[in-house]
Amino acid sequence: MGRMGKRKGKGGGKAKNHVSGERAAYRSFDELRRDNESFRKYYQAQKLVDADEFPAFMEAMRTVLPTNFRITGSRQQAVDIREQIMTEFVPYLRSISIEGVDVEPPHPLAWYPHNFGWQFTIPRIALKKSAALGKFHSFLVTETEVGNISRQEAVSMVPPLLLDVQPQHLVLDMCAAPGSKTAQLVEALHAGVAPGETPRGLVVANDADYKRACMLVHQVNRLNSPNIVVTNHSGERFPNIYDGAGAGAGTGGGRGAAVQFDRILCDVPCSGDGTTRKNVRVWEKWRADDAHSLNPIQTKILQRAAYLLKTGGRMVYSTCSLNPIENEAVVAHVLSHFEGALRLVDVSAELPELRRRPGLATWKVMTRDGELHETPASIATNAMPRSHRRYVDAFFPLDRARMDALHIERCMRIYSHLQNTGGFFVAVLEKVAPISVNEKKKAAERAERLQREYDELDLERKREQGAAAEAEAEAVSAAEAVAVAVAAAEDAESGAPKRQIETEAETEEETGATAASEAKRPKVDSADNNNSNDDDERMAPYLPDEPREDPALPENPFVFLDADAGELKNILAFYGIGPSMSRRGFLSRMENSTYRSVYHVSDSVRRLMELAGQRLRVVNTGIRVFNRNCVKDAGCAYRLVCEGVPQLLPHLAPHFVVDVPFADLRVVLEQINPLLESLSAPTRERIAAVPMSSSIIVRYDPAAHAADAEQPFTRLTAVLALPCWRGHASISVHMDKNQLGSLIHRVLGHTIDRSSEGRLKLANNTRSAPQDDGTETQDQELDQEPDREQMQGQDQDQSMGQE
Ligand SMILES: C[S@@+](CC[C@H](N)C(=O)[O-])C[C@H]1O[C@@H](n2cnc3c(N)ncnc32)[C@H](O)[C@@H]1O
Repeated sequence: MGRMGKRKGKGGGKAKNHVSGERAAYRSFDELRRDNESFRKYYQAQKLVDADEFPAFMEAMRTVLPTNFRITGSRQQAVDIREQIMTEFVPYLRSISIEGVDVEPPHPLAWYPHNFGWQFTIPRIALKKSAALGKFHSFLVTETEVGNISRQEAVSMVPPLLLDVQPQHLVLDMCAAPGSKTAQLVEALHAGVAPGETPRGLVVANDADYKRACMLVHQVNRLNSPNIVVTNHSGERFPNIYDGAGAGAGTGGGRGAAVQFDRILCDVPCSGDGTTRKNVRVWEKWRADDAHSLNPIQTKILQRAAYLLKTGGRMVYSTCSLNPIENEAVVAHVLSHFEGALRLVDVSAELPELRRRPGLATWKVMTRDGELHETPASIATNAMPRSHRRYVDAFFPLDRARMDALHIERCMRIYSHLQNTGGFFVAVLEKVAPISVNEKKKAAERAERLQREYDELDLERKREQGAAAEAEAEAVSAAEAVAVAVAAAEDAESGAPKRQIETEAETEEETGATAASEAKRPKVDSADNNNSNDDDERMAPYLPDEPREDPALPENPFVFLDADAGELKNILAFYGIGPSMSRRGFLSRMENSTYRSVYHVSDSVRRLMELAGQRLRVVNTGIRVFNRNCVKDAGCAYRLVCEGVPQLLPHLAPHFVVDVPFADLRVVLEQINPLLESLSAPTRERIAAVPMSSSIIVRYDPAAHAADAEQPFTRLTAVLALPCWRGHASISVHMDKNQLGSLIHRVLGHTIDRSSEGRLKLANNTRSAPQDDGTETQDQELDQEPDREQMQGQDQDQSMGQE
């Protein structure tokens, strides 16, 4: 769907007629016309491509999009999944044909690093219905569910790749839900650190829509990263967080320098008209002025990002729209607004195999009546609603010299016919100078002066109605624009602007953020209220007109726990977790002074949360590492949680980690609650060292067992670590059934339907109690945390691949 619109119910729902307000009759996707005259007229006029290329451009936008996916997760586990696809599925699919037609197997996207991005053209219906393709289909479904692969449009994978995230970076994803790009950012953060190490940076995944922020929680929890915070703010009002040098740090009162981010992704809400291949209804709904409503918010989000970006930092602005009003117009006006403090980065040498076209320097604006305009002056008053007219100047390009000076061609346009993808726009920006109050003041004065001059000339022109006056007006504003462009170009190119530059902190002092001047500032929404005190906000022309009441978040807030006191002290002592694991990172949502689960975050996340205090609306953070047990005679009141195992593994007392040969791994995977006596003697011995009724980890290291006679089905490189329950006489795996199914398939090469037997057993065991056969199992349902599960939509027990 177009990303601005509301999601329809199943079957597409009934579209409302824009004019009459009546509901249009339902039409299936196949019946929908894949064309729109205004769309064609508009984009033909924009000269996106040469006239003789335009039919191919349009034709590609009408065809069904191939399926794309990305292999996700830790680098080592991703390698194993890639191997499985290459050695099992590609040869198999290459060998079959359906109704006489050869199946085209999936292939890696040429430009995606490490062959982790894939594409295939088998229609979804064939995948579902053909028995021959069923195995591949169920592989895709299961691996998507457990988070080992992520279905993602190919072009949507581009922005995070160009952001160049490093492990030490503070990264902000402004409009993050549903989170496919966030996942890439988090993977990049972790890719640069050694196995078992926690990166120094973090990713803040933000979305203005609370429900969508909850979708994000589900997505990011699959990533097993303690370095993520999910927040719920309007991007344009994302709060300032101060480094807390002043009094009242963490309560919103602390000042000092504002925390700035090294990398920011602005994948903004847009009309989505580059997605016609996937969202057929875009054809019937498309209107040129959709972009007019979106341009202001897109601009505000990018402007706010500019403030939040460190000098020297990089940000990416992207949309899945082709409309220059949502793309180059936003980028050009924001660049111009900040007068050389931002510059477009030349990324022509990055991802060389990705075909793209340069950004547009000129375009026209189409009004609702279908007329195309080259200047705001030619738009009649009644041709555009007042809400759009307020922003009309920002819909048009700056003059040509200015656009060239900004290097607008460095923006990246991706069209469907170039590489069989959707349409996309990406701009990579760098902040080369601080954005100080003084600079903004100057910009505001200049804008005011230009506006005054423009108005005077306009008036004069209207009065004289003569060509001579018009020529003079153009000459004056062009001369002014050239002067501005030259100055900005000099600044940007030198990297050391000639005008005076203050640091943000200096600026604050210089301008004297007095109580009196602060009092005059407009109010902003309550949750972000502290913003109204921010000096770098004072001159910003985009503060919201309407105050917004942010409802309180429905969940209990996170509270950091003292590792040296109370229940947590006992848990850490039981599992032998020492100071090698950051003791400052444990937190929980308190319920009547007790907690059900313990989470763990990186030091970077803890610091950010402490500095932010109540300013940040944190929807979720951390990896769940311990869950309260329901087993009465358990050695510890809390058990290990699957998703937390990678985090805990390096820090657990060694006897909790039982290394097994492949034959024992097979027993644990294939059998439900196998008796200890079915395992090898050395494994039994190791298990005997663990207290009864306790969590343990069963670990299989393929490198350590390379010489074993029995081997996994596919070549494994990642170490597997399975959280298990050590009963009196048996052992059972504690993993979500999809995770387990995926692992069994990868390791053993077949699937096992454990559901009926497993459910029966679980149903008969509300407590961990000896069975008739002497085995025992764990009531998994009681281990779940309702509010969190509800939020995430499914059990969060995670894959156990280790690097
Ligand atoms: C294009 S989608 C983002 C897709 C996402 N980056 C991904 O790759 O999965 C745009 C998102 O922006 C959110 N959004 C809309 N207005 C916003 C605002 N003012 N500030 C922040 N997010 C906003 C929407 O809820 C939506 O989830």
